[in-house]
Amino acid sequence: MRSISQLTFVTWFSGVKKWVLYFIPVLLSLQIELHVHLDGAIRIKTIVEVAKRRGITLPANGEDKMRELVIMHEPATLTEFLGKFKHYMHAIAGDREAIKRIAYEFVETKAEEGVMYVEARYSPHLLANKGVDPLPWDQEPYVGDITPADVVALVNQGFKEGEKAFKTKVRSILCCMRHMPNWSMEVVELCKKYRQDGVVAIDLAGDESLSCESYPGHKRAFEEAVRSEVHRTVHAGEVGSASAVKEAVEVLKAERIGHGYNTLEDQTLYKQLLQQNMHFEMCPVSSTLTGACDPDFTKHPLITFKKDKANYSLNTDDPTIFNTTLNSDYQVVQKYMDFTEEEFKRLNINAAESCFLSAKEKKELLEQLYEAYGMLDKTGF
Ligand SMILES: O=c1[nH]cnc2c1ncn2[C@H]1C[C@H](O)[C@@H](CO)O1
Repeated sequence: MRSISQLTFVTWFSGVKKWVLYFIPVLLSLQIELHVHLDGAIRIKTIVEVAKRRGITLPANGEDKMRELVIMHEPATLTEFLGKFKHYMHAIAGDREAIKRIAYEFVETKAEEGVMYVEARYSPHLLANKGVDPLPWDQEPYVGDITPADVVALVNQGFKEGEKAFKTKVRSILCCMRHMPNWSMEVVELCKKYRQDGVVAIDLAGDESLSCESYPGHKRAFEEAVRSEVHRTVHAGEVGSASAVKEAVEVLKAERIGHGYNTLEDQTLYKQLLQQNMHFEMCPVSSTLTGACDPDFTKHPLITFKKDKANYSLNTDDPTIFNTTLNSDYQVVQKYMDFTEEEFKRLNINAAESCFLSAKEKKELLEQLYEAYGMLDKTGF
């Protein structure tokens, strides 16, 4: 069992930016992670190596300079954050070897972090170079041969091999993108096609200022997901208002909410979701760097969710861009929000209860967790 972990990152505390070197005991050696973007978790080393092999120019030379460009150092906006992907996605998209490699390495990284089960999400369209309109990342038209379906098959292969090698269980969630409603029907069809091959749910990601009332493509895709019993999670209430959360629950029939911090703006909705035991995928470090939440962690909405014993998980979101590991997020909440070992156990049990595995696999996962946490009495929470 890992007991001490070293972490260096920047905190913004009471408006003061400080480099802090932490040596904090990590309270749990086995965690569940439900909200992490595969394309936000690519190793910079891999980006640089793949670009070199493919003869693709990156906006900065070498690993150090790329790291400097891609990593967010200051709280900004969601839009600025989403712009970071433009620095490197063109190097990975449309390359079979690279797509499989990022999936395989992702599992290795999560295993090193002590994650026992992870649901990784990505947009198949943003990694393809054929059969996507418009082609992402200014890729050359007519030369590609990797469709969104090929992307899913490649990621599945990488995950399967990674799972075998590193023993961390991994499943995928396929993302619709807010600004691309014409992709969404294909996303749900891919969820159906690959449901026996590791794909467990559909998501809606991207810029939340674009409501799905004005983009009916998403609504149609999520209706099909309900009809076909594809699980659903939606990014909502991250930088958008509580009404985005309401829309996610009522219109898109989301079973989990990605982020959801601004749910607290609407106390009636919040209480209703508490009562329904809605799961919130919380990403503490991400929420300050994207400008979703106040950078002072002692004012974070998560504190209210914790006080109310809500159903939530802790997640990294985009560890490459935030320069974090899952332990970073655990350490932040431990240091600034008084999280205890008991709360870490409770939230991980909730994460396992709310994951999108089949009932049988979920039961096995829960049993493993109870055993790992030494919880003989399973009714304690
Ligand atoms: O935190 C986020 N909010 C909204 N969209 C996000 C976030 N992190 C990543 N994304 C987007 C950018 C990725 O390319 C896409 C699919 O993983 O999802």
